[in-house]
Amino acid sequence: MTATISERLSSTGTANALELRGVGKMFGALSALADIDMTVRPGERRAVLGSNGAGKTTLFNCVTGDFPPTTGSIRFFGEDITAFPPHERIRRGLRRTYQISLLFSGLSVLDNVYLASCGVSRGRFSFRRPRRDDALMASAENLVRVVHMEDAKDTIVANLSYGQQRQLEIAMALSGAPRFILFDEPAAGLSPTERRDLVEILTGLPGHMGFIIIEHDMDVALRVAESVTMMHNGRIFKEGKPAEIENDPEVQALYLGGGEDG
Ligand SMILES: Nc1ncnc2c1ncn2[C@@H]1O[C@H](COP(=O)(O)OP(=O)(O)OP(=O)(O)O)[C@@H](O)[C@H]1O
Repeated sequence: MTATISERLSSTGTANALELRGVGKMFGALSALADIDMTVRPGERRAVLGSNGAGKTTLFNCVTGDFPPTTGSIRFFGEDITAFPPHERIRRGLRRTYQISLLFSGLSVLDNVYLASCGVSRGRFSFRRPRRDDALMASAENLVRVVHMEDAKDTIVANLSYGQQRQLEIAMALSGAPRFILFDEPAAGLSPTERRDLVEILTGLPGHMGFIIIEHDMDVALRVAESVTMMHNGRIFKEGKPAEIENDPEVQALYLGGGEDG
């Protein structure tokens, strides 16, 4: 049997970051996902590509628990989380970003990140005004730097550009030292300069912090990922390293050579 990309990349016997076995999702009679087997190692950076409606966001929703799968099982660092509600998955170090912004538009950049840090730090939330020596505030300041927004840290979110808002979402997803992050089309709507910045931010994340990125921009996806899963019609169509996927004739015919159906 041909080894999967993760088996080929795997070097240790430790628990995988993510293990999906036979995952499927039905919406009424529509099979949005079927028979998904996927293994992602700790620290691995994986791109999930595929045309509109391929099932990419549904896959994320199954992993986060926003929409639990209809069939199959999901393990996160060895633990079966299939039936866990989203907050239990967050507590275990899973984060995601959404295609739609979920920011407090009347608050500053720093306050948004601070509140996100409070939200994932159990028992620490308080309505008191944070002191500057607060550990969570220090962590929020650091995350603002990680996403290259130190110059805008006091800017009210409503006054940020769209690209800056997407960068801020990444900072919020990084709060509470996650073990694994799901990025849902972070480059959508960004300018070429902002895309380059995004690639720098993602490639600069700590090595132990694995992620899956859904991305239509192949240039961004293939630059930040070490492995790629192509999806089509709710199923895995192909897995490989970026160069293998880029040069695969079937992939080219379906997605790169003008044969897109979405
Ligand atoms: N909540 C829902 N209710 C009903 N059908 C849904 C729901 N969410 C997704 N679907 C359907 O499931 C299929 C997969 O959708 P999904 O959003 O996962 O695709 P995608 O690959 O993320 O597409 P895109 O690139 O456009 O975001 C589509 O046919 C979609 O219409």
